[in-house]
Parts: sequence; C-alpha cells; structure tokens
Amino acid sequence: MSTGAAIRTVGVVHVFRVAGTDVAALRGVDLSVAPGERVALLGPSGSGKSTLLSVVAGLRRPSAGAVLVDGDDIARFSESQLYDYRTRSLGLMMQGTVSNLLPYASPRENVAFVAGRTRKGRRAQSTSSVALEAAGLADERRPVARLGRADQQATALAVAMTGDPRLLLVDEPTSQLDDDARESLLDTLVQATAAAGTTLLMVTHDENVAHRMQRMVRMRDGRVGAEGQRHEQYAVIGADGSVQLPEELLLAWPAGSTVAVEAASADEITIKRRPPAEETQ
Ligand SMILES: Nc1ncnc2c1ncn2[C@@H]1O[C@H](COP(=O)(O)OP(=O)(O)OP(=O)(O)O)[C@@H](O)[C@H]1O
Repeated sequence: MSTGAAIRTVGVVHVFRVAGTDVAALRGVDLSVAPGERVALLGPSGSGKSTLLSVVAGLRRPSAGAVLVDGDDIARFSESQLYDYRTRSLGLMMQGTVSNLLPYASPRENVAFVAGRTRKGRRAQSTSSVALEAAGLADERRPVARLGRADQQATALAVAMTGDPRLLLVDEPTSQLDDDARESLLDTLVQATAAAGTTLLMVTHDENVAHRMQRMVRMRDGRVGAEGQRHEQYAVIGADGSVQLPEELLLAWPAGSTVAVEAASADEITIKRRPPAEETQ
C-alpha cells in the first residue's frame, strides 16, 4: 500500500527552442493535487498537457518555476535524485506504452519481469495485482500479443503500477478504445489507484473520461484556465491576476477587447465590455 504523493507546481514555465525560435509550452502553471486525488488534465491540442506531465515526471526540467513533490522541488534535483524519484515514486503510462510490453509473455509475466528489476522484488507487485484482478487478467495465460487492445492497455497499466508508485501519470490511456473497453479500463484505473491511495494525473481529450476523475483541470495556452467537478467549472486567477474567459465568451469578446472590472461585493466582480464603437476612439 502506497500513500499518494502531494504535487504542487508554482509558476511553471517551459520553453522549447526549435530552429532558433522559442515555443512557450507552459506559461506559469500553478496547480495543487492532494495525496490520493484523481485529476484529469483537459485542454485543446497544444495547450501544454503532455509537457506538464513530462515536467512532473522529471523527464523535462522546467525553464522556470517549482515542481514540488511532497515539498521537494524536483526541478532542482540532481540527475541521480531524479533517477531515484522516477524509480521509487513514479508510475508512467505514456502514449504507446503498450509497445514496451513483452509481447510473448502473459500480463502477469510482464509485471513479474518489471518487478524483478526493482529493489522491492515480489513485494512490488501488490498494486499491479489489484489492477490485473480488476481487469480480469490475473489468470490470463495468453501472451500479450494475442490479447485485444483493451487488455494490452490494462497490462500496461498494471506494469506502470509495479513498485506501488505514489504518483501515477497517464497520457491518453483510452484514445484507441471503444466505449465498453474505455469504461472497463477506467474502472481498473480507479479501482487500483483508490485501493493503493495513489495520486493520479491523467491527460485526456475526452470529457467522458475526465468525468471519471474527482477533479478536472482545463489547460489553455500553457496555463490552468479553469477547474472544477462534473457540473461546475471555475476560472482560475493566475499569479499575475489574469483570468481566462470561458471559450464561448472569448468568441464574442475577442482578445484586445477592453472591459471595465468592478467589485460588486466581496464575492462578486462584474466585467462589462466597453462598447466596440468606443474601443476604436
Ligand atoms: N519536443 C517539442 N519540441 C518543440 N515544441 C514542442 C515539443 N513538444 C511540444 N511542443 C510544443 O509545445 C506546445 C504544447 O505541446 P503539448 O504537446 O504539451 O500540448 P498538448 O496539450 O499535450 O497537445 P496534444 O493534446 O496535441 O498532445 C505546442 O505548441 C507544441 O507544438
């Protein structure tokens, strides 16, 4: 049984340099995830979801900001500290993970192979076993190559949970699954992480998938734009005081529109658009 990790990112910026041009993938991400919480990261293509996941995984060092895992800033870790973090605390299920499985081995043999390479050996398999059982694969003897896509994904999940990680990072786990397979993989994911108390951060494009998590965080333009639960979404005030408008308002009030912002009460602020005719004056 692991105890979930607490994650906090503070002002995380990440800039890719491509052919002499800077691309700012993350522009100041402030996000807190409680131990054992299951969070979906949603957002349009290019909004920075995968970059954020790789920064929290310690696979990329952010250009600026802090990535606190149980209070330790992994952005400042040495390479050997990062290696320890990744091998002891982290489970990773990135896109294409299935291609890393041993195709001629059964799901359990795949887990045993990875467990054998960890310091904990057999003890490393407890959360994986929960995942295999939840997916109905505990006694599956066929090699992974002969299983359907959903069972291969569930095996990849069980392998990612080998070593009882305190934090599980998952990128688009259901993107190639049909509806039934998707629900069954999500059942396995929720059951295994809830049983072990694992903190889960999952990137998805799919609202239905996101709704299976306890919390949804929406990224836009490299920042957390909004967050909430199933029926409510709240815009998030950035460290610089900025707020992202909901997409539908942005269509009507395009970038560059000017607004009057007035405090109506302690809990209410009104934003009034300056009439477009006056904006040009
Ligand atoms: N390795 C890279 N080199 C250069 N630019 C990159 C790299 N990876 C991502 N980017 C750029 O960073 C920005 C954010 O990309 P990222 O993949 O994090 O977004 P995303 O929300 O995960 O998108 P998607 O849903 O399409 O995977 C995009 O402008 C992307 O083109």
